[in-house]
Amino acid sequence: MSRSAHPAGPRHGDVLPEGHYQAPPSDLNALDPKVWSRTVTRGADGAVTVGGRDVRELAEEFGTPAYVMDEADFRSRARAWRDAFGANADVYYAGKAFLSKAVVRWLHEEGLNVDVCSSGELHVALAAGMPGERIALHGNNKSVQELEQAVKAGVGHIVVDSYQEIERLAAIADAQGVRQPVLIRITVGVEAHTHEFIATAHEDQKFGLSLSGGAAAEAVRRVLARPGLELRGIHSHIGSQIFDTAGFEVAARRVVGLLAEIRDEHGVELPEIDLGGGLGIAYTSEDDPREPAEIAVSLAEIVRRECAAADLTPPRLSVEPGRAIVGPTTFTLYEVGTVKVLDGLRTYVSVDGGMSDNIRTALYDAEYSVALVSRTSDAEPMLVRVVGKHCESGDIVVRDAFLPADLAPGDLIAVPATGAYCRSMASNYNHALKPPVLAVVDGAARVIVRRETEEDLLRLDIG
Ligand SMILES: Cc1ncc(COP(=O)(O)O)c(C=O)c1O
Ligand SMILES: N[C@@H](CCCC[NH3+])C(=O)O
Repeated sequence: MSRSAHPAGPRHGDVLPEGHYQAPPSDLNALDPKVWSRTVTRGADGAVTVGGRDVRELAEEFGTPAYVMDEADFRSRARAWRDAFGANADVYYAGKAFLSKAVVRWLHEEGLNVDVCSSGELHVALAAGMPGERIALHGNNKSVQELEQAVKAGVGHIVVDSYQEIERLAAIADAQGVRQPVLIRITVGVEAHTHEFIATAHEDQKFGLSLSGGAAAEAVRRVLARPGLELRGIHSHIGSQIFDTAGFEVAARRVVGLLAEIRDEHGVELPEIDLGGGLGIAYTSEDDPREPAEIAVSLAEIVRRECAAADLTPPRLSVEPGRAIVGPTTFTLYEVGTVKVLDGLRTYVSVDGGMSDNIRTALYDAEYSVALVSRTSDAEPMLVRVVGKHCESGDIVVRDAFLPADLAPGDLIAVPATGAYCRSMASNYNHALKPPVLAVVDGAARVIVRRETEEDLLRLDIG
């Protein structure tokens, strides 16, 4: 993930610590709207409010750490995606980014569908009332049981990912006496410009069937040969946290190319293509994400052009944004516990959470921003590393950031853009209790996922 080297600015100690960081912001109290959700602002006394609620009250009432989600922001981003793609497309929110019953209800109300990749996610989507036909199931190794549940729930489509799965799913559809709509996930051979662990369209990886190697065309033959499967279209997902639209464009072109080959070989025009998710968001002021409307226009145009060139009727388009909808809606609220100054080395700010509520920094070297939110400060900026409370020196939340030099235990700080892949990838390392998710809107806050308790831990430990 991008890093800018900019060795400048005040710090504790005489020697500049190793690392890469941005210059200190001109105003440490400012909240960059690129990285904070839309209703976040500072109140008259300097404390941050979200959805009309003061973070100090939220901390008092619900405790810290907590994921604080701006419901109006979530709904407006969901609507922006739906409106950008319009009536000729479907937007499937990628549930892996963050899924809860409240979120599924909001998506339902805003006219979006849901993509799930496990029976757990399927269960939550159904429990929240999402109709089966508005759910898509993904995964490179879905179990027989997961496939059976999905077919039984009448999911709109299942994205098949291997020859073996085609056989398994066909047998299940036959046994249940249904014809299951499927898409085939292909790898289009795009090297997406993102972290290696979250790029998914190059050849050497576990997802999909290779377009260039012929596995995709063979999967098409096998699906068409199974009467229990209805081949609806082709799926491609090139990776995640991508800013450059070129990869999506190449993918669109290659997917349409395959549709033309299928028409030529089998005489069928498939009615759908799904170009996956992956649009990047701003984690720091340096990031410059694309708007959904921009993506929608360019994808629709490429599909239209390529289809015209191949004499195909343009298929219905689907996309699967996760991070771009939920990521910016949420910040994690922490209380500062310890400020440790290692003279000449670095200043560590320890908070009451850490890698158990945000593994992305440790896993992907992800960058985040941070701000003092319980008050403003006129103190000098100090370069810090925000760390958690876990028994692990890699337990880093924000690698390099500036906070005011008068930061003290008891202050509240918040890390924005933690709505995606933080709660959903949270762990119980050191028997940490996973934080709650609070939804705040119009001056009201409510818990949509409660904090874990020690009883929750003991309930699983049967002695
Ligand atoms: C198949 C598929 N669709 C959609 C997504 C959502 O990606 P993102 O949250 O980056 O939009 C993912 C995750 O990368 C995925 O694997
Ligand atoms: N979990 C990853 C993205 C992977 C998305 C699913 N294929 C992240 O936090 O960025």
